[in-house]
Amino acid sequence: MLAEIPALDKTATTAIQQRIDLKTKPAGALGKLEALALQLALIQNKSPLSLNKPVLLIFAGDHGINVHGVSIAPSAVTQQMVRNFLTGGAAANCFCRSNGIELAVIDAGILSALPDAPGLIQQSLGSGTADFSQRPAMTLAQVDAGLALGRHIARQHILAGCDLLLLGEMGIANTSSAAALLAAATGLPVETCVGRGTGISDTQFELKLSLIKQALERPYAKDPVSILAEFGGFELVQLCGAILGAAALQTPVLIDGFIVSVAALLACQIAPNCRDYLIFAHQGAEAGHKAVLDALNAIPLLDLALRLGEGTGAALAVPLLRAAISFYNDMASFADAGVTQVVDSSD
Ligand SMILES: Cc1cc2ncn([C@H]3O[C@H](COP(=O)(O)O)[C@@H](O)[C@H]3O)c2cc1C
Ligand SMILES: O=C(O)c1cccnc1
Repeated sequence: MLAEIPALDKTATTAIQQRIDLKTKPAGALGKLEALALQLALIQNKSPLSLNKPVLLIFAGDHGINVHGVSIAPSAVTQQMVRNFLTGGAAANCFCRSNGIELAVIDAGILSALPDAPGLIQQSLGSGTADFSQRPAMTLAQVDAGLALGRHIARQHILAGCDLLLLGEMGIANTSSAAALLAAATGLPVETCVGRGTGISDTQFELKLSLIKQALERPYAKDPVSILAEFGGFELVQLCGAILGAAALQTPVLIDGFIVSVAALLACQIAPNCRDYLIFAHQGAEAGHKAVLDALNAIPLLDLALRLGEGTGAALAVPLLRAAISFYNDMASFADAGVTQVVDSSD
């Protein structure tokens, strides 16, 4: 899988930057949209740039650690929300509709399978993970299978025309898993990585913190695949696989909140070349989100104090990608418009 991810060819950087700088505006005046246009132009390597078929994949999985009550919700809510996605009633559905994004939902390993749910993509790795505070969440074979399944579904959508992959997740207690993964993958203090997720009480928060600390104290191998097996989730490994699969096909990936950002961190540890294909939609309110973005050297587009996941932040950022493409393709240059070129005189 690693050998397949090409490094992004950056030889056109100067030419692309010049095209941006010659547009009728002071240099740099479109801020983060300029960096976004540059990244998309490098990835697409064509003119005009296009965004025809953004697709949000929501991976769902359950977490054994929720036997301790580390979320405001019981694990049954994961599958209830899966049905909600399929019938169009969740926040992610609303933002996909308002922004012209296709949505597909994947059972990556929820507690009980939903064979009767039309449209649900069945790629379950099991009935939820084991309780990672006591033992590894899954086997290395499940990690390998999950990476391959995530890669497969991303490839399938990209080969069918998806030109921007948005990633989201649903999994009650998955902020516990993501926090443990972040601490294990970076060595950051657990306190920096653990947050309140769905909005748990002080008592639940203390329990969540102590369970995660306890888990991180047992010996484990520090490579990203072993870390995923120890503390991961079935949706998290498939998210990693999807990122690797999209990067292998040189397709940009729009990363959502804390959980998807942690999957991105692990994917980049597995295959550093995939970093260049990632766009970070937002920085949310979950405590560890800033830490994971910093570890990835990522500058997020939005800051809306979101703490929902599902891909909501990614869906909300799509209009900004369209705007970046639009100015890059269509904005007049100084020469086109007969405007005197302004030169930055700040230094
Ligand atoms: C009704 C409901 C809808 C959601 N949609 C996303 N999440 C979010 O909350 C969960 C993570 O937070 P924690 O670790 O505290 O459980 C994930 O399912 C995430 O997608 C939801 C949570 C709930 C309760
Ligand atoms: O940022 C996220 O992805 C997030 C935060 C809280 C709860 N669920 C998801």
